[in-house]
Amino acid sequence: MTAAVRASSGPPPDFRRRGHFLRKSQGAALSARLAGGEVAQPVAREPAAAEPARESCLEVMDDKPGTLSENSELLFSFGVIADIQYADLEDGYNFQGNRRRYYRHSLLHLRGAIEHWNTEGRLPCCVLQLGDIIDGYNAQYKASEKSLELVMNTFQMLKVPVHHTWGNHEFYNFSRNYLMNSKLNTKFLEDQIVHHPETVPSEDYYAYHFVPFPHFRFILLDAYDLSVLGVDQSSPKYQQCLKILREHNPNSELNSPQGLSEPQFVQFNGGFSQEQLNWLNEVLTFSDTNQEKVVIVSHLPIYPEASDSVCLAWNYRDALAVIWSHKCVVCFFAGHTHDGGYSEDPFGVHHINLEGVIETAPDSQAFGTVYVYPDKMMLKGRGRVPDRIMNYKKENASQF
Ligand SMILES: Nc1ncnc2c1ncn2[C@@H]1O[C@H](COP(=O)(O)OP(=O)(O)O)[C@@H](O)[C@H]1O
Repeated sequence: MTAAVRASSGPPPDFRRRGHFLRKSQGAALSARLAGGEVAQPVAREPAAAEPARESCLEVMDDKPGTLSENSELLFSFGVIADIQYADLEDGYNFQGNRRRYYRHSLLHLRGAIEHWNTEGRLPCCVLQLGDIIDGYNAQYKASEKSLELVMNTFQMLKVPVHHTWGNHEFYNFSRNYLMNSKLNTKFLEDQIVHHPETVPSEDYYAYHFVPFPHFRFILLDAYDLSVLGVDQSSPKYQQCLKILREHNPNSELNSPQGLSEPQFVQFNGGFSQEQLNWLNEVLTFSDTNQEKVVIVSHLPIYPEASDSVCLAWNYRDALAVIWSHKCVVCFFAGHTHDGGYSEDPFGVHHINLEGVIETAPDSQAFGTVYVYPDKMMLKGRGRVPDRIMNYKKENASQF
């Protein structure tokens, strides 16, 4: 990687110039507050709602999304699923020992989800797989390739494309180089914006964007772009990332957040390079200009109100600063937490952490379909995934 590797608290140097919401001084003030660990409040404009409705779960969403929004036409839909973590193992527990993990049953959960999507009245345009597709235990049992093949064969039954995000368990099983050449690399599904070379992602990280429906752009981010996982330990990048991690985490066990003021600085997390954030900023600038709605996907969450702080991306504030300087982002989907979470941030971006398949009992389910309307997106959750309504920012609701 040639670009500077850092995990600072500040936004990228050039994004505010293109910003729609933050004047430079306001952006600096916001960044300074965030650096102190404070969750940002609206700076340059009114929040989307006076009191953002946290946990605005809708228990009453019915099974026929076409009837949900009578005045509004369903444009398209997409599926979401997270943390399958398949392994051919007996049930186990998470590190704390308080959440059961159903390693074998996770494959049956995936099959159930695929059967559901395949039989929806109107097929979703695609499925977003939010990372951790097989569990790290596979590496210990030398079963990584076999387990991946089994899960990928299951995904073959899906009638629509699947976009794969990479999480920490991908890197417990495989090197980044291996992943780049594997079926988990779905970058071939990317969209290229002609005449805007700055929106072409670098090969140094695994990120891309695509347009499944006119005026809706989806962006997959690489939350392990800065990481000690999956990187050759003799490389300069590994040394740089280890330095960042050690600067924030003095524990001898780097997976332990014990005593940390910024508990996200653990080995099982990672972050976004400045290079990737600059690229994200360019794509969002294009989307703003062209009045697109944007959905962002990453294995790691970036909004503290929607997530356990131990699960956040190292430099989540940098990613938030970029996103908040644009008007186009509707929602940010992440996995990793397994417990799930939701919050609408003060800039009207909906942060959804999807419940993990791996910690879902056999008699339940964990996936969802998002129905996209001209004025909102509606997540219809299955099993332990709650329904959510994600209204677009008011000043940005458009006609399609
Ligand atoms: N508090 C902790 N202290 C030390 N190691 C931990 C802690 N939490 C997790 N780990 C280790 O970090 C790795 C990732 O944790 P895991 O729970 O498997 O992640 P995930 O939630 O992505 O499945 C495992 O090797 C686990 O043992």
